[in-house]
Amino acid sequence: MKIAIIGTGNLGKSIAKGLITNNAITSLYLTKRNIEGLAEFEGYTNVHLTTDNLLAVQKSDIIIFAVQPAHFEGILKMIKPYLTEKHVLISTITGFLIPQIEQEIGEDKFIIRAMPNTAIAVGKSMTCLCSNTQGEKRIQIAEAIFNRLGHSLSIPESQMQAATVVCASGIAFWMRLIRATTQAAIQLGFDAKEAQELAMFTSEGAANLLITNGNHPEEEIDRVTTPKGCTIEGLNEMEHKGLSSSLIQGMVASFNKINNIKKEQI
Ligand SMILES: NC(=O)C1=CN([C@@H]2O[C@H](COP(=O)(O)OP(=O)(O)OC[C@H]3O[C@@H](n4cnc5c(N)ncnc54)[C@H](O)[C@@H]3O)[C@@H](O)[C@H]2O)C=CC1
Ligand SMILES: O=C(O)[C@@H]1CCC=N1
Repeated sequence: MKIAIIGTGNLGKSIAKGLITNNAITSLYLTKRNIEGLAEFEGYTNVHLTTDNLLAVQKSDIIIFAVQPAHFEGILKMIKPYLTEKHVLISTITGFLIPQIEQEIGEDKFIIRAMPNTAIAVGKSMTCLCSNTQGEKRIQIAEAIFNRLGHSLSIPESQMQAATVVCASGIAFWMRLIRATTQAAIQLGFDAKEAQELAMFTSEGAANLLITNGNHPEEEIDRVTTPKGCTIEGLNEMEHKGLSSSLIQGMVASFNKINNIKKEQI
């Protein structure tokens, strides 16, 4: 696959690492306004670093956009004359809707929105996908890319904002939970390195139980909570302090913020 990433910042670099590590490219063009920040990608024969978005578009079939929302419209206007029927366009831009993209470059283009997360760098992204009518004809290309780098789910565009919070921002939310459990483990007597090891692998085990068994979390919780035991004591104290409620309220606040992102950045 000949892929370009337009805007190789935090997410773009994560996608590039995933693509390179998983041998998912024939050629990869990475663009950034200042390519000094891309030194880690030097030395790969099939990876090209450039400030020239037009070159990257012309040399590639699949164009992944990973710029901040305020920069996207200008880039679409600039590349429009260079788009051909070969191009599949994949936008990871938060809050930028397919009709807005179509308005800039036309409804006849293959347009897909993808919402991956930074775990794509290690082949573990939960990525949600949707497309315009034309893009449905190429959605299997996006599924092939993102399934190789984790797990994908096709959803209606109306759910993309929620997917951004749950999956993309979700990495940050889970990191906080892992950090908090690490802090607790230190307080309970482990050194910092061991504490993080315990927190990381326990959270991985919890997720894998659900992925493998397909159970509801409460079923797995029931297996852990010995009557009158220490687990239920801890769980109930967490709920008295509002654990579930604060997570839900935080995610709803994150969801509401997306509506204002584009307006605020202009
Ligand atoms: N960071 C994340 O975990 C996720 C981000 N997103 C979305 O991905 C997009 C990028 O987010 P981040 O990577 O966090 O931002 P970032 O600021 O780290 O990366 C954006 C990159 O685009 C480059 N850029 C700006 N204008 C450019 C231009 N004209 N040509 C080429 N490159 C240009 C910047 O130099 C920067 O390196 C945003 O729209 C965000 O909503 C979506 C899912 C997850
Ligand atoms: O924080 C943000 O706005 C972007 C979108 C989801 C993850 N990072």
